[in-house]
Amino acid sequence: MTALAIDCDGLVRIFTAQGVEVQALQGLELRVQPGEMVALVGASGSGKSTLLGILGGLDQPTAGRAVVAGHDLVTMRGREKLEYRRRTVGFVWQQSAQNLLPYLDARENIAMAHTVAGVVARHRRAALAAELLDHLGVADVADRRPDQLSGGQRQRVAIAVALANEPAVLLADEPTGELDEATSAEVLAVMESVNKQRGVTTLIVTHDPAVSEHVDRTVRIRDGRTSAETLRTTRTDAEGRRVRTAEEYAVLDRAGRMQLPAEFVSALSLRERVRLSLEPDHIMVRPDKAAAKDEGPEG
Ligand SMILES: Nc1ncnc2c1ncn2[C@@H]1O[C@H](COP(=O)(O)OP(=O)(O)OP(=O)(O)O)[C@@H](O)[C@H]1O
Repeated sequence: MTALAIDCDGLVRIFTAQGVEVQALQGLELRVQPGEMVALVGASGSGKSTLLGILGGLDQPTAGRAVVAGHDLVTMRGREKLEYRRRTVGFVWQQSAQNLLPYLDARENIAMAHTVAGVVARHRRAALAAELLDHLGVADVADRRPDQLSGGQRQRVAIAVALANEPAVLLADEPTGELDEATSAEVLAVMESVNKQRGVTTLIVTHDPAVSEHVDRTVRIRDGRTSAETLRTTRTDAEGRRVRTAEEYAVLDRAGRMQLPAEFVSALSLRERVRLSLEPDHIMVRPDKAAAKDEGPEG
């Protein structure tokens, strides 16, 4: 069995601000296979950026397990963390100003990433930069500075810079957040192509519904926990058309806990406790009779 690219188990991150504790992650589970491309979605404040910060080695979890490409992020400190950020992960942020140095052109931005990290052998750097710019479709604007590029081109260059050190994992926080619909679709398509051809494991935090066309798995976070997943498969029908099928799953943690979808809970007015029964091939979840009676017309 191959080791997972990302393995989070019972991940907890508590922030304390002015004496108040905020549980941003409350026992999050996430397992991503090497080479997979996964979208991470969830309401504002559900913990997505907190998770990316931990996976990127920018923040430290409070408890639990987080292992990325064999590196344990819970125990990792100082020098090792710096090396991890340089070698193992690449980051693409929503704001292009965070991704690129404004006074360098696209090619020089990649060269700078090479120089700072010192990961790729000198003799390979120029060829790798040219290959990345070509793969990302921005070879023709390699000598332009960020302010001379369109928003879509800037994000393509940002992806090339994030890949400069050939990371095992690419983390992207709302990479299409500032782009129009058509440009977003192009950037997501190029990310899919990079993922497939270069085999880099990719995790994208996004609110962009178009991402579903480009990933086979979407993980939903609710209140600091992974609550549901959508798995998609693609097949070709009898007329040769591409047909995408999506199936929804609830996430079960190692202790057997799961979150019921909010709409299921409200549809049957479930609260406090439910009745479970094991059937030969499924589990039945029913409202608590006593609670239902309390709410009935006779009270
Ligand atoms: N440095 C911090 N100090 C205190 N609380 C924080 C800090 N960072 C995040 N939080 C809190 O943790 C929770 C999760 O925040 P996070 O930014 O991870 O959510 P998110 O899902 O990325 O939201 P959005 O989609 O709006 O970016 C929120 O309640 C947020 O206010």
